[in-house]
Amino acid sequence: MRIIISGGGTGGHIYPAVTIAREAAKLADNCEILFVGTKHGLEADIIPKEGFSFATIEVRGLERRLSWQNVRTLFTTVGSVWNSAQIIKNFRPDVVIGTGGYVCGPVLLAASLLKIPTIIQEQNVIPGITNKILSRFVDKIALGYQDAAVYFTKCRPEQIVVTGNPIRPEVMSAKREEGLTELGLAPDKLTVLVVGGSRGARSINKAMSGVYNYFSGNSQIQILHVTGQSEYNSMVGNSKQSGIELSSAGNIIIKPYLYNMPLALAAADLAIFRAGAVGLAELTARGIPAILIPYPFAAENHQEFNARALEKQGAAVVIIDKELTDSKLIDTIKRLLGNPEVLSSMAKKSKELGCPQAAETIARLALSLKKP
Ligand SMILES: CC(=O)N[C@H]1[C@@H](OP(=O)(O)OP(=O)(O)OC[C@H]2O[C@@H](n3ccc(=O)[nH]c3=O)[C@H](O)[C@@H]2O)O[C@H](CO)[C@@H](O)[C@@H]1O
Repeated sequence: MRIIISGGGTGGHIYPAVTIAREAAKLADNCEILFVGTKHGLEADIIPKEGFSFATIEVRGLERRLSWQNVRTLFTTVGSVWNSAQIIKNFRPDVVIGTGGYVCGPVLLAASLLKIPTIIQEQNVIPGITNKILSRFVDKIALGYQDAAVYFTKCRPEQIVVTGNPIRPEVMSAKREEGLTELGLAPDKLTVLVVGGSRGARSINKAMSGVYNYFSGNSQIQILHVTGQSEYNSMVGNSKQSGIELSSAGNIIIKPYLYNMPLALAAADLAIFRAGAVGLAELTARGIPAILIPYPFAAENHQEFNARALEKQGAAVVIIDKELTDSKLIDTIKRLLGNPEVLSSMAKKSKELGCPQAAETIARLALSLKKP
Protein backbone atom coordinates (compact mmCIF):
# COMPACT_ATOMS: atom_id res chain seq x y z
CA MET A 1 0.00 0.00 0.00
CA ARG A 2 1.39 3.43 -0.96
CA ILE A 3 -0.06 6.57 0.60
CA ILE A 4 0.58 10.27 0.10
CA ILE A 5 -0.60 12.40 2.96
CA SER A 6 -0.62 16.16 3.02
CA GLY A 7 -1.56 18.71 5.64
CA GLY A 8 0.27 21.58 7.19
CA GLY A 9 0.76 25.02 8.53
CA THR A 10 -0.12 24.29 12.13
CA GLY A 11 -0.08 21.30 14.48
CA GLY A 12 -3.86 21.04 14.18
CA HIS A 13 -3.44 19.84 10.59
CA ILE A 14 -0.11 18.02 10.99
CA TYR A 15 -0.77 15.72 13.95
CA PRO A 16 -3.98 14.31 12.40
CA ALA A 17 -1.87 13.48 9.33
CA VAL A 18 0.81 11.79 11.43
CA THR A 19 -1.80 9.83 13.37
CA ILE A 20 -3.73 8.63 10.32
CA ALA A 21 -0.45 7.65 8.62
CA ARG A 22 0.68 5.62 11.64
CA GLU A 23 -2.69 3.89 11.92
CA ALA A 24 -2.71 3.03 8.19
CA ALA A 25 0.81 1.63 8.51
CA LYS A 26 -0.40 -0.60 11.36
CA LEU A 27 -3.38 -1.86 9.37
CA ALA A 28 -1.89 -2.37 5.89
CA ASP A 29 0.96 -4.63 4.79
CA ASN A 30 4.11 -2.97 3.45
CA CYS A 31 2.75 0.50 3.78
CA GLU A 32 4.91 3.24 2.24
CA ILE A 33 4.07 6.78 3.16
CA LEU A 34 5.16 10.13 1.75
CA PHE A 35 4.23 13.45 3.36
CA VAL A 36 3.84 16.54 1.22
CA GLY A 37 4.05 19.92 2.95
CA THR A 38 5.80 23.26 2.58
CA LYS A 39 9.27 24.30 3.69
CA HIS A 40 7.81 27.08 5.82
CA GLY A 41 5.06 25.34 7.81
CA LEU A 42 5.53 23.64 11.19
CA GLU A 43 5.44 20.34 9.25
CA ALA A 44 9.01 20.92 8.03
CA ASP A 45 10.08 20.66 11.68
CA ILE A 46 7.64 17.99 12.91
CA ILE A 47 7.43 15.46 10.04
CA PRO A 48 11.16 14.57 9.76
CA LYS A 49 11.24 14.27 13.59
CA GLU A 50 8.34 11.83 13.33
CA GLY A 51 10.45 9.76 10.93
CA PHE A 52 8.44 10.05 7.69
CA SER A 53 9.70 10.84 4.17
CA PHE A 54 8.92 14.44 3.37
CA ALA A 55 8.52 16.26 0.04
CA THR A 56 7.73 19.95 -0.32
CA ILE A 57 5.88 22.18 -2.78
CA GLU A 58 5.67 25.99 -3.01
CA VAL A 59 2.18 27.18 -2.18
CA ARG A 60 0.45 30.23 -0.69
CA GLY A 61 -2.82 30.66 1.21
CA LEU A 62 -5.76 32.52 -0.33
CA GLU A 63 -6.87 35.72 1.39
CA ARG A 64 -10.58 35.75 2.20
CA ARG A 65 -11.21 38.81 0.00
CA LEU A 66 -10.58 39.94 -3.57
CA SER A 67 -6.96 41.10 -3.88
CA TRP A 68 -3.97 41.19 -6.23
CA GLN A 69 -2.24 38.89 -3.78
CA ASN A 70 -4.95 36.32 -4.56
CA VAL A 71 -4.33 36.64 -8.30
CA ARG A 72 -0.61 35.94 -7.66
CA THR A 73 -1.61 33.05 -5.41
CA LEU A 74 -3.71 31.53 -8.20
CA PHE A 75 -0.66 31.51 -10.51
CA THR A 76 1.48 29.91 -7.79
CA THR A 77 -1.29 27.36 -7.25
CA VAL A 78 -1.25 26.30 -10.90
CA GLY A 79 2.50 25.68 -10.52
CA SER A 80 1.99 23.78 -7.28
CA VAL A 81 -0.71 21.54 -8.83
CA TRP A 82 1.83 20.72 -11.57
CA ASN A 83 4.57 20.00 -8.98
CA SER A 84 2.17 17.89 -6.91
CA ALA A 85 1.27 15.89 -10.04
CA GLN A 86 4.98 15.16 -10.60
CA ILE A 87 5.40 13.97 -6.99
CA ILE A 88 2.28 11.80 -7.34
CA LYS A 89 3.42 10.30 -10.66
CA ASN A 90 6.81 9.43 -9.16
CA PHE A 91 5.46 7.96 -5.93
CA ARG A 92 2.41 6.21 -7.47
CA PRO A 93 0.15 6.26 -4.37
CA ASP A 94 -2.93 4.03 -4.00
CA VAL A 95 -4.66 6.79 -2.05
CA VAL A 96 -4.02 10.46 -1.22
CA ILE A 97 -5.14 11.87 2.13
CA GLY A 98 -5.48 15.55 3.05
CA THR A 99 -5.83 16.90 6.58
CA GLY A 100 -6.29 20.60 5.86
CA GLY A 101 -4.13 23.67 5.58
CA TYR A 102 -3.65 25.26 2.15
CA VAL A 103 -0.80 22.92 1.17
CA CYS A 104 -3.17 20.02 0.67
CA GLY A 105 -5.23 21.98 -1.91
CA PRO A 106 -2.93 21.42 -4.91
CA VAL A 107 -1.91 17.93 -3.76
CA LEU A 108 -5.47 16.61 -3.49
CA LEU A 109 -6.56 18.44 -6.62
CA ALA A 110 -3.71 16.89 -8.63
CA ALA A 111 -4.53 13.44 -7.21
CA SER A 112 -8.18 13.83 -8.15
CA LEU A 113 -7.25 14.92 -11.72
CA LEU A 114 -4.99 11.86 -11.97
CA LYS A 115 -7.93 9.68 -10.82
CA ILE A 116 -6.22 8.55 -7.62
CA PRO A 117 -8.68 7.89 -4.74
CA THR A 118 -8.77 10.82 -2.31
CA ILE A 119 -10.00 11.54 1.20
CA ILE A 120 -9.89 14.72 3.26
CA GLN A 121 -10.30 15.10 6.99
CA GLU A 122 -11.95 18.25 8.36
CA GLN A 123 -11.24 18.87 12.05
CA ASN A 124 -13.45 21.88 12.80
CA VAL A 125 -17.13 22.64 13.28
CA ILE A 126 -16.72 25.31 10.57
CA PRO A 127 -14.61 23.87 7.73
CA GLY A 128 -11.54 25.56 6.29
CA ILE A 129 -11.67 27.12 2.81
CA THR A 130 -9.27 24.52 1.32
CA ASN A 131 -11.47 21.62 2.39
CA LYS A 132 -14.62 23.41 1.21
CA ILE A 133 -13.11 23.74 -2.28
CA LEU A 134 -11.68 20.21 -2.25
CA SER A 135 -15.02 18.69 -1.22
CA ARG A 136 -16.08 19.02 -4.89
CA PHE A 137 -13.23 16.79 -6.06
CA VAL A 138 -12.52 14.18 -3.39
CA ASP A 139 -14.05 10.74 -2.83
CA LYS A 140 -14.57 10.95 0.94
CA ILE A 141 -14.74 13.62 3.63
CA ALA A 142 -14.14 12.51 7.23
CA LEU A 143 -15.64 15.00 9.69
CA GLY A 144 -14.49 15.72 13.22
CA TYR A 145 -17.91 17.09 14.14
CA GLN A 146 -21.39 16.15 12.90
CA ASP A 147 -22.27 19.87 12.91
CA ALA A 148 -19.79 20.46 10.05
CA ALA A 149 -21.97 18.42 7.65
CA VAL A 150 -24.23 21.43 6.93
CA TYR A 151 -21.30 23.08 5.14
CA PHE A 152 -21.05 20.22 2.66
CA THR A 153 -24.64 20.10 1.41
CA LYS A 154 -23.52 20.06 -2.24
CA CYS A 155 -21.70 16.74 -1.62
CA ARG A 156 -23.18 13.33 -2.23
CA PRO A 157 -24.33 11.81 1.11
CA GLU A 158 -22.05 8.79 0.68
CA GLN A 159 -19.05 11.14 0.45
CA ILE A 160 -19.46 12.24 4.08
CA VAL A 161 -18.53 10.19 7.14
CA VAL A 162 -18.51 11.53 10.70
CA THR A 163 -15.46 9.98 12.34
CA GLY A 164 -14.33 12.37 15.09
CA ASN A 165 -10.83 13.83 15.08
CA PRO A 166 -7.78 11.55 15.12
CA ILE A 167 -5.52 11.70 18.15
CA ARG A 168 -2.10 10.15 18.58
CA PRO A 169 -2.31 6.76 20.38
CA GLU A 170 0.27 8.03 22.91
CA VAL A 171 -2.37 10.50 24.12
CA MET A 172 -4.33 7.51 25.44
CA SER A 173 -1.44 5.32 26.53
CA ALA A 174 0.63 7.94 28.41
CA LYS A 175 0.70 7.39 32.18
CA ARG A 176 0.32 10.17 34.74
CA GLU A 177 3.35 9.07 36.80
CA GLU A 178 5.57 8.98 33.73
CA GLY A 179 4.33 12.43 32.69
CA LEU A 180 5.05 13.89 36.12
CA THR A 181 8.56 12.42 36.23
CA GLU A 182 9.50 13.28 32.62
CA LEU A 183 8.34 16.87 32.96
CA GLY A 184 9.80 17.44 36.43
CA LEU A 185 6.39 17.92 38.07
CA ALA A 186 5.54 17.12 41.72
CA PRO A 187 3.19 14.16 42.30
CA ASP A 188 1.42 15.80 45.26
CA LYS A 189 0.28 18.98 43.48
CA LEU A 190 -2.60 19.66 41.10
CA THR A 191 -1.24 20.34 37.61
CA VAL A 192 -2.54 23.10 35.35
CA LEU A 193 -1.43 22.63 31.73
CA VAL A 194 -1.51 25.84 29.68
CA VAL A 195 -1.20 25.63 25.89
CA GLY A 196 -2.01 28.35 23.35
CA GLY A 197 -2.32 25.95 20.39
CA SER A 198 0.64 24.75 18.36
CA ARG A 199 2.03 28.28 17.87
CA GLY A 200 1.35 29.74 21.30
CA ALA A 201 -1.13 32.51 22.16
CA ARG A 202 -0.08 36.06 23.00
CA SER A 203 -3.14 36.99 25.05
CA ILE A 204 -2.93 33.82 27.14
CA ASN A 205 0.79 34.42 27.70
CA LYS A 206 0.04 37.98 28.80
CA ALA A 207 -2.59 36.85 31.31
CA MET A 208 -0.28 34.09 32.54
CA SER A 209 2.18 36.67 33.89
CA GLY A 210 -0.44 37.61 36.47
CA VAL A 211 -1.21 33.95 37.09
CA TYR A 212 2.48 33.26 37.81
CA ASN A 213 2.50 36.13 40.30
CA TYR A 214 -0.52 34.77 42.10
CA PHE A 215 0.40 31.08 42.22
CA SER A 216 4.20 31.34 42.46
CA GLY A 217 5.39 29.16 45.38
CA ASN A 218 1.88 27.66 45.94
CA SER A 219 2.20 24.33 47.75
CA GLN A 220 -0.87 22.69 46.13
CA ILE A 221 -0.88 23.89 42.53
CA GLN A 222 1.76 23.68 39.80
CA ILE A 223 1.72 25.15 36.32
CA LEU A 224 3.19 23.81 33.09
CA HIS A 225 2.95 26.60 30.52
CA VAL A 226 3.77 26.14 26.83
CA THR A 227 4.36 29.65 25.46
CA GLY A 228 4.96 28.95 21.74
CA GLN A 229 8.44 29.32 20.22
CA SER A 230 8.21 33.04 19.44
CA GLU A 231 7.32 34.32 22.92
CA TYR A 232 9.32 31.99 25.14
CA ASN A 233 12.31 34.30 25.67
CA SER A 234 10.18 37.35 26.37
CA MET A 235 8.05 35.38 28.87
CA VAL A 236 11.16 34.29 30.77
CA GLY A 237 12.54 37.86 30.62
CA ASN A 238 9.27 39.50 31.75
CA SER A 239 8.93 37.12 34.69
CA LYS A 240 12.44 38.00 35.86
CA GLN A 241 11.63 41.70 35.56
CA SER A 242 8.51 41.31 37.66
CA GLY A 243 10.56 39.55 40.35
CA ILE A 244 9.56 35.92 39.68
CA GLU A 245 12.54 33.62 39.30
CA LEU A 246 10.87 30.70 37.51
CA SER A 247 13.66 28.28 38.33
CA SER A 248 13.25 28.86 42.07
CA ALA A 249 9.44 29.33 42.26
CA GLY A 250 9.29 25.53 42.46
CA ASN A 251 5.85 25.19 40.88
CA ILE A 252 6.05 26.90 37.48
CA ILE A 253 7.61 25.29 34.42
CA ILE A 254 7.59 27.04 31.09
CA LYS A 255 8.50 25.57 27.70
CA PRO A 256 8.52 26.99 24.17
CA TYR A 257 6.99 23.81 22.68
CA LEU A 258 6.35 20.26 23.89
CA TYR A 259 7.30 17.36 21.64
CA ASN A 260 5.95 15.07 24.36
CA MET A 261 2.49 16.61 24.74
CA PRO A 262 0.82 13.23 25.48
CA LEU A 263 2.84 13.03 28.73
CA ALA A 264 1.82 16.57 29.68
CA LEU A 265 -1.85 15.71 29.06
CA ALA A 266 -1.46 12.60 31.21
CA ALA A 267 -0.21 14.74 34.09
CA ALA A 268 -2.86 17.48 33.78
CA ASP A 269 -5.73 17.99 36.24
CA LEU A 270 -6.95 21.13 34.48
CA ALA A 271 -6.12 22.55 31.06
CA ILE A 272 -6.10 26.14 29.86
CA PHE A 273 -6.24 25.88 26.06
CA ARG A 274 -7.07 27.72 22.88
CA ALA A 275 -9.85 25.82 21.09
CA GLY A 276 -8.08 24.17 18.15
CA ALA A 277 -10.05 21.06 17.19
CA VAL A 278 -7.23 18.58 17.73
CA GLY A 279 -6.27 19.96 21.11
CA LEU A 280 -9.93 19.59 22.10
CA ALA A 281 -10.07 16.03 20.73
CA GLU A 282 -7.05 15.21 22.94
CA LEU A 283 -8.59 16.84 26.03
CA THR A 284 -11.88 14.99 25.59
CA ALA A 285 -10.24 11.64 24.80
CA ARG A 286 -8.50 11.88 28.19
CA GLY A 287 -11.40 13.60 29.95
CA ILE A 288 -9.49 16.70 31.10
CA PRO A 289 -11.59 19.60 32.41
CA ALA A 290 -10.69 22.81 30.61
CA ILE A 291 -10.80 26.57 30.54
CA LEU A 292 -10.98 27.42 26.82
CA ILE A 293 -9.96 30.79 25.36
CA PRO A 294 -10.76 30.56 21.61
CA TYR A 295 -8.46 32.38 19.19
CA PRO A 296 -10.68 35.28 18.07
CA PHE A 297 -9.16 35.65 14.59
CA ALA A 298 -9.51 32.02 13.46
CA ALA A 299 -11.36 31.84 10.14
CA GLU A 300 -15.07 32.52 10.69
CA ASN A 301 -14.39 32.43 14.44
CA HIS A 302 -14.43 28.62 14.21
CA GLN A 303 -12.53 28.14 17.49
CA GLU A 304 -15.41 29.65 19.44
CA PHE A 305 -17.79 27.17 17.82
CA ASN A 306 -15.41 24.32 18.74
CA ALA A 307 -15.22 25.60 22.33
CA ARG A 308 -18.96 26.13 22.74
CA ALA A 309 -19.56 22.50 21.74
CA LEU A 310 -17.60 21.44 24.87
CA GLU A 311 -19.12 24.13 27.06
CA LYS A 312 -22.65 23.04 26.06
CA GLN A 313 -21.91 19.55 27.41
CA GLY A 314 -20.45 20.88 30.69
CA ALA A 315 -16.90 19.78 29.80
CA ALA A 316 -15.33 23.25 29.71
CA VAL A 317 -15.62 26.87 30.77
CA VAL A 318 -15.18 29.39 27.95
CA ILE A 319 -13.53 32.79 28.39
CA ILE A 320 -13.75 35.03 25.32
CA ASP A 321 -10.35 36.44 24.37
CA LYS A 322 -11.42 40.09 24.66
CA GLU A 323 -12.71 39.43 28.19
CA LEU A 324 -9.55 37.66 29.30
CA THR A 325 -7.77 39.30 32.22
CA ASP A 326 -5.26 37.99 34.76
CA SER A 327 -7.81 38.21 37.55
CA LYS A 328 -10.58 36.46 35.58
CA LEU A 329 -8.21 33.61 34.78
CA ILE A 330 -6.96 33.37 38.38
CA ASP A 331 -10.54 33.35 39.73
CA THR A 332 -11.61 30.64 37.26
CA ILE A 333 -8.60 28.44 38.10
CA LYS A 334 -9.28 28.88 41.84
CA ARG A 335 -13.00 28.16 41.43
CA LEU A 336 -12.42 24.94 39.49
CA LEU A 337 -9.44 23.55 41.41
CA GLY A 338 -11.09 24.47 44.71
CA ASN A 339 -14.17 22.46 43.81
CA PRO A 340 -13.30 18.78 43.25
CA GLU A 341 -16.93 17.82 42.54
CA VAL A 342 -17.28 20.35 39.72
CA LEU A 343 -13.89 19.30 38.36
CA SER A 344 -14.74 15.61 38.33
CA SER A 345 -18.15 16.23 36.76
CA MET A 346 -16.44 18.25 33.99
CA ALA A 347 -13.90 15.45 33.55
CA LYS A 348 -16.72 12.91 33.14
CA LYS A 349 -18.60 15.07 30.62
CA SER A 350 -15.39 15.70 28.71
CA LYS A 351 -14.63 11.99 28.43
CA GLU A 352 -18.13 11.33 27.11
CA LEU A 353 -17.28 13.56 24.14
CA GLY A 354 -13.99 11.79 23.40
CA CYS A 355 -13.50 9.77 20.23
CA PRO A 356 -10.26 7.81 20.77
CA GLN A 357 -10.98 5.39 17.89
CA ALA A 358 -11.30 8.12 15.21
CA ALA A 359 -7.83 7.56 13.71
CA GLU A 360 -8.50 3.88 13.11
CA THR A 361 -11.89 4.63 11.51
CA ILE A 362 -10.32 7.18 9.14
CA ALA A 363 -7.37 4.93 8.27
CA ARG A 364 -9.73 2.02 7.45
CA LEU A 365 -11.83 4.32 5.30
CA ALA A 366 -8.71 5.50 3.42
CA LEU A 367 -7.44 1.94 2.90
CA SER A 368 -10.85 0.84 1.64
CA LEU A 369 -10.52 3.32 -1.27
CA LYS A 370 -7.60 1.43 -2.85
CA LYS A 371 -8.56 0.25 -6.33
CA PRO A 372 -8.38 -3.53 -6.76
C1 LIG B 1 -5.09 29.72 14.64
C2 LIG B 1 -5.80 28.61 13.99
O1 LIG B 1 -6.50 28.79 13.01
N1 LIG B 1 -5.59 27.41 14.53
C3 LIG B 1 -6.15 26.19 13.96
C4 LIG B 1 -5.13 25.08 14.03
O2 LIG B 1 -4.83 25.00 15.39
P1 LIG B 1 -3.59 24.48 16.22
O3 LIG B 1 -2.59 23.86 15.34
O4 LIG B 1 -3.11 25.51 17.13
O5 LIG B 1 -4.37 23.56 17.19
P2 LIG B 1 -4.90 22.21 17.63
O6 LIG B 1 -5.20 22.45 19.04
O7 LIG B 1 -6.03 21.72 16.81
O8 LIG B 1 -3.71 21.15 17.49
C5 LIG B 1 -2.48 21.35 18.06
C6 LIG B 1 -1.74 20.06 18.03
O9 LIG B 1 -0.39 20.36 18.34
C7 LIG B 1 0.00 19.64 19.49
N2 LIG B 1 0.97 20.42 20.24
C8 LIG B 1 0.71 21.72 20.55
C9 LIG B 1 1.63 22.46 21.27
C10 LIG B 1 2.81 21.82 21.70
O10 LIG B 1 3.67 22.40 22.37
N3 LIG B 1 3.00 20.51 21.39
C11 LIG B 1 2.11 19.80 20.67
O11 LIG B 1 2.33 18.60 20.41
C12 LIG B 1 -1.28 19.39 20.25
O12 LIG B 1 -1.11 18.32 21.15
C13 LIG B 1 -2.23 19.10 19.09
O13 LIG B 1 -2.06 17.78 18.63
O14 LIG B 1 -5.69 23.87 13.50
C14 LIG B 1 -6.86 23.40 14.17
C15 LIG B 1 -7.34 22.12 13.49
O15 LIG B 1 -7.73 22.36 12.19
C16 LIG B 1 -7.95 24.49 14.21
O16 LIG B 1 -9.03 24.04 14.98
C17 LIG B 1 -7.36 25.76 14.80
O17 LIG B 1 -8.32 26.77 14.87
